[in-house]
Amino acid sequence: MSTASPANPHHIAIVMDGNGRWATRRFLPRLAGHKQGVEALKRCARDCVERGVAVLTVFAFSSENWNRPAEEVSGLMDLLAKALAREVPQLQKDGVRLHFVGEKSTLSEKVRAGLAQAEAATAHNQRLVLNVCFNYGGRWDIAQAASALAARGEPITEASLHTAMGLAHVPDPDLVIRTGGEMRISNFLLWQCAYSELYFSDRLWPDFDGAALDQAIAAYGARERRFGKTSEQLLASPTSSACA
Ligand SMILES: CC(C)=CCC/C(C)=C/CC/C(C)=C/COP(=O)(O)OP(=O)(O)O
Ligand SMILES: C=C(C)CCOP(=O)(O)OP(=O)(O)O
Ligand SMILES: [Mg+2]
Repeated sequence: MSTASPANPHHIAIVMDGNGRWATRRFLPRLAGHKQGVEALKRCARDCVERGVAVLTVFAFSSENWNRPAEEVSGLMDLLAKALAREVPQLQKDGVRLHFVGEKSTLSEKVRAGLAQAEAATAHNQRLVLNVCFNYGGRWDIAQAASALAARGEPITEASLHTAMGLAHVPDPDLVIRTGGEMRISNFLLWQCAYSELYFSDRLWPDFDGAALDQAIAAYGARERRFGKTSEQLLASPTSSACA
């Protein structure tokens, strides 16, 4: 039973896994699952806004996903470029601010231009920050932050690393959800999930709906976040559970 959890997570992060299986089970190409995944992401962003979640971070393409068949990789790049061109007006209406996290230099000029335009167009929106981790790996993020600090001759500390990392503009995720049934992190937010609550859902990402999100949020609300303290300390001072 929870003694110290806020009812609702401020920041939810999601490994959107299971698109390929969703398609394969329907005898469709894997890319059809990714297309359905975009629809699930749009729905999830609206569900987060309705539930008062301030930050949603999603894993859309990992550093390791380059190892997939070339057709799937180019299909995902194309899907991102098309989704950006199509969805920005609705994101504006919904007050969603887009932020891309990942290595941009190895993406095509077309994709990079799409990311930059979408970020600029939504920069003043305030209802939901949507971080899309694309060409992202947790190890890449830690290494690029350390490398940036070293190049500037700055000391490498926990605080300085935090400010040099991809999610420096938001607090760490309270809840990390992985859909698709696998119980692993797959190089997602290695630094930032130090004290996140983890939740694994058997639902494939295209099937992850508002009810499934509510179940994850309810599970989160029942957790006791101790941040290294004891339950007795939290009972004595329930508001002192925040990570110092
Ligand atoms: C382009 C863009 C904005 C993305 C939104 C669409 C989306 C949800 C992308 C995630 C891509 C991905 C590699 C998912 C993992 O499922 P999987 O392919 O590993 O599925 P499987 O584990 O069932 O094979
Ligand atoms: C959701 C994304 C973008 C990456 C993690 O899923 P993967 O399907 O690539 O992870 P593994 O099963 O290979 O660990
Ligand atoms: Mg997968």
